[in-house]
Amino acid sequence: MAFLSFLNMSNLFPRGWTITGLLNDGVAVLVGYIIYSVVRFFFWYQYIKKVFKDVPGPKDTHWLYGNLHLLPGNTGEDFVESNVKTISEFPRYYRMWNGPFNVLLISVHPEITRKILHTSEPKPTSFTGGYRFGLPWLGRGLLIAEGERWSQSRRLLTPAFHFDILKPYIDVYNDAANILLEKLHPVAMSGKSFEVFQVVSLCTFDVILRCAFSYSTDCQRKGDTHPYVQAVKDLSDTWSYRGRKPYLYPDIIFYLTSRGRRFKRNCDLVHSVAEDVIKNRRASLDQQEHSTTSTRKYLDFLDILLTAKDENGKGMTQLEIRNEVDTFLFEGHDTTASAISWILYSLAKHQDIQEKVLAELDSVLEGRDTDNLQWNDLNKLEYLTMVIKEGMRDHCPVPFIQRQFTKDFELEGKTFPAGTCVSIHMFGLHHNETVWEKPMEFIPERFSKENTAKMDTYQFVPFSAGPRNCIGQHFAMNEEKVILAKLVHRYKFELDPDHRPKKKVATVMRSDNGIMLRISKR
Ligand code: HEM
Repeated sequence: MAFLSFLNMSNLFPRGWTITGLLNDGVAVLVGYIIYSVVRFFFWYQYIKKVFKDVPGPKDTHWLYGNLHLLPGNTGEDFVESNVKTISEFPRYYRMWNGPFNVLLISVHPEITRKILHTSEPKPTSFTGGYRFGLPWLGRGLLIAEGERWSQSRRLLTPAFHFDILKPYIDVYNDAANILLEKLHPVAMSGKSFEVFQVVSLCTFDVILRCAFSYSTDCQRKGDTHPYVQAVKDLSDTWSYRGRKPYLYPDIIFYLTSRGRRFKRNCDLVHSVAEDVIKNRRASLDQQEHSTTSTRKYLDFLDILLTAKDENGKGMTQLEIRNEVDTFLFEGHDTTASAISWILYSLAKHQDIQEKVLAELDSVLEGRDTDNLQWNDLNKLEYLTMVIKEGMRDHCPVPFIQRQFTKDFELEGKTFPAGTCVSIHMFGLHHNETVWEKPMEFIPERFSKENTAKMDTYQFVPFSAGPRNCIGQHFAMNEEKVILAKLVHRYKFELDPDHRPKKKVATVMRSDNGIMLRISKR
């Protein structure tokens, strides 16, 4: 009956039109559209193949995997070695087929990197774009935002990283480092090795929560890890894992896999932490508004987000605020944890360098009854600064970033069409032997004032460069200096002879099997 009454609906159409006729026309339009799309795709693919035909890159291209099958696994020492080998073969830039249709340009030279990072070209978020896989987690926060929205957020948030705001954070860095030192005391007494990345992550998480969000959780004392920190580790690993598995690009497939379902659960968890942080801050802002005895002298990052208004007096939505909080929570703790942990590893490996760091600290702290660092000390720690830079060259905390051209782009006499994606392979650039002498060795002196003055400004870019450089770079450098200084001043770091960390070149540089070190009290 329902079917008949449906057919009777044809009375509703203009005379001469029938349901069957409309269906036929619809099918014809659909078939026409599919044929058009296939033909268009075919010509586009032929064109792209032609454009990239003469671009240097690995010759062995598989019809399905492109060049992905040449990468041994995702991670580990083999992956790093294979990258270094490719760079010695193609020391300026090369192309890489990620699957059958997706091609990437990869820059490993300062001159190419400068051309790309000089622009405000967006980050790729299309179907094959690397940043799409981070969107369910970070949304269009500052890291992935583009166009006017990005410039507006950047303008809004830049004051939160002003020198005057950063200065009092030194007390937070000292305090968080003191808790870490206290936690490590029984480890030092036991003589056993411990996993560094985990405890350092908790310390940097504590720091970012307190500095950017005025949120104290005492998370370091509450345990060896925090569900948030664990979730972030898994989210960022899955982000880069998915980028290397083209069959996981369609959401419908990815979320059917156990890894996809875990990604979703972790997103829910980190979002709930961010919402909790926002709720708490809103409540305390309200309280301060009604209080006449507020002692706060500055607006922190979250205050800026909560009180921001555009020219029409409109504030940010709850989702926009949460995206920024998620972005800063991630960028603000995982990257610094990676830098500090790998630097500790390098110091344990090079005892002579560790001794030099200690000698500098002893001279700066001489005559004091505390090893807390003061703001003015940071500039005096010249050797430690060189060690930090060399550490971020050698174990680049953010190994890759990407951009997508919105217009045709000329590179080394060749024109690449709008839509082309390009990756700045920072790890590769930092180990390019046509740029660095002995790139596989740990030599802090290469960052002496005299040597730095001779460097190309795009040769060393751990914080990226150009308009989309890292907004938190001074915050990060100060935090690294204080935490490393206090750790090295209190404890001697040594390698665990039974453990060799396997580098994992993911969204953030990690170790597949952790970084195990031994410490003893000085
Ligand atoms: C050692 C520590 C750090 C390293 C190596 C690092 C590195 C980077 C890099 C390479 C980028 C460019 C990303 C891209 O182009 O996709 C970036 C962007 C960014 N970083 Fe950092 N970062 C560090 C610490 C921090 C900290 C502590 C914060 C916040 C407190 C932060 C917040 C951000 C944000 C929000 C962006 C996006 C900026 C924009 O696009 O305007 N980072 N960082």
